[in-house]
Amino acid sequence: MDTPALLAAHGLCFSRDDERVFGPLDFHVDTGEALLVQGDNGAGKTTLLRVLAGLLRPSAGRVEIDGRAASTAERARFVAYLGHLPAMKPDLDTLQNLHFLCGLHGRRARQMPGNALAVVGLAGHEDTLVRHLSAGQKRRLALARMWLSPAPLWLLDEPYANLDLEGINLVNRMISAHLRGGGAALVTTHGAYAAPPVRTRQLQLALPQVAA
Ligand SMILES: Nc1ncnc2c1ncn2[C@@H]1O[C@H](COP(=O)(O)OP(=O)(O)OP(=O)(O)O)[C@@H](O)[C@H]1O
Repeated sequence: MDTPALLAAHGLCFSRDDERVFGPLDFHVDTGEALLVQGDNGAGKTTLLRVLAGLLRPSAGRVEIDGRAASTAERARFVAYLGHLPAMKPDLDTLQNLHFLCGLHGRRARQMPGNALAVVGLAGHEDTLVRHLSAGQKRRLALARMWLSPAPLWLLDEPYANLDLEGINLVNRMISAHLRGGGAALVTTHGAYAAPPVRTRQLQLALPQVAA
């Protein structure tokens, strides 16, 4: 029997005030794969990731994890979400933020906040308040949080935003390592960015047609 996909969406739609944002979409992603979600500004990439993270309720369709429907709580344990905003407490330092988030969501075996900061190039910034970090450093801190997460599915919304070339390579190395460790990732891009050098599927979202 075929192994079920790590994550599968069937007929997934999202509408706001009866206006379709995306869908119906059918796609899946397996262990060791990345799904690149591409589309123009406003095509619904962030909305799709928020639906998959359980932050928004789909208008129709279903999401399965390992071949079965999952509750919102199960979904929350299964995914780690990197959004546009850093989701960190600005008046705590970087290390305090990571310890707090590990307490909330758990932690990957053998990974500690201090070494996650080193992985993302923030060694020496352990005592820096988040509000004093640059945009790229905040992004790196958010990536450290992903690195520590025990969740197998990463939902990465524009992970390359605000990063220098070394940061872009860092994202690709992190995604590759996560996939080699048995994880999977959904990555939104506008199509112009570097894509991770891993086994990749593509999902193209289109803007809704406007009646003439
Ligand atoms: N909170 C909201 N309330 C109302 N409309 C929203 C909200 N968030 C997004 N939208 C609308 O939903 C549509 C899809 O937005 P979304 O952010 O998912 O697009 P995107 O593909 O991620 O865009 P971008 O590439 O610019 O980040 C857009 O038309 C946007 O205006």
